[in-house]
Amino acid sequence: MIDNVRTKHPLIHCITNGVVQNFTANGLLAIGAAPVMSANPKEVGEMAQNAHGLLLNTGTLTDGQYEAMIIAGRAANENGTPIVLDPVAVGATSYRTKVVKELLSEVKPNLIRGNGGEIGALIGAHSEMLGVEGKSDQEPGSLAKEAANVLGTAICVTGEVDAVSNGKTTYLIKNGHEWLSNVVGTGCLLGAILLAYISSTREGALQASAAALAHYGLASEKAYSLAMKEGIGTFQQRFLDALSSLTDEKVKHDTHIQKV
Ligand SMILES: Nc1ncnc2c1ncn2[C@@H]1O[C@H](COP(=O)(O)OP(=O)(O)OP(=O)(O)O)[C@@H](O)[C@H]1O
Ligand SMILES: Cc1ncsc1CCO
Repeated sequence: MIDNVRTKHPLIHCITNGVVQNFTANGLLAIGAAPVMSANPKEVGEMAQNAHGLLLNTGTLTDGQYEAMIIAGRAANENGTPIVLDPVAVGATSYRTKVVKELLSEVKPNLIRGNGGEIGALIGAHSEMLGVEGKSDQEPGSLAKEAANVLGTAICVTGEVDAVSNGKTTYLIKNGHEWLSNVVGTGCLLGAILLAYISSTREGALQASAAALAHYGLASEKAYSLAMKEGIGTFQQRFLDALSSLTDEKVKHDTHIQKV
């Protein structure tokens, strides 16, 4: 599936937060996708129509961005263009919770990605959110499965173990390194990379996401092995290098994916 992304070079239209724009664009380029950042309501409909995937990330949501998300989201849904929603910090304020629920009543995403706190907050399960950081006591596989059934779309829950579920089948991906938590926006970039995979394969959101999570987790393990003596600045650079250099064969051989 990595090869599909590199061959298709999908255009990923990102309406995302101001903190992670550069990292997201570079990470998409590293895996072979083409980023475009555009959040002006006057052009997003047209941009989304030309794109292979639309990312909606609520990290620093403004009223203008929200309007843009509705316009672009409707255009993408009409065209059958895949959408990933990253409801950053949903549950941290009542405004975010209200607005993300409203967004979900207007736009249908193919996948929602969040940490345990965010996905828990979306379905009203017990979870904790402090700013953009969140956690849930629920095991990620069961949370992803429950949320997929409640929300009627595939769900990816990230953390020490990542899970992706369509409500019936769930994959647990046990690759990754805790240093990812020390680099801002690794969850946000992951949302964009999940989308690049989904828009480059016919296998569907579940399989594509499992492959993307394996690629991402293994890239972080490789980066850590090369950067552990230096620190997280070097780790971030090695991570981008590893995203671009990993092969399908290496991912298939080294990944720890479990189907439950
Ligand atoms: N303790 C950990 N061990 C291994 N990998 C981790 C750990 N915590 C997070 N990750 C990985 O970090 C990446 C980002 O997931 P995380 O759940 O931290 O997202 P997030 O909280 O939404 O991040 P952000 O808001 O910074 O974008 C995922 O690839 C996840 O697997
Ligand atoms: C730190 C931060 N604040 C709003 S969005 C964002 C990026 C990581 O989620």
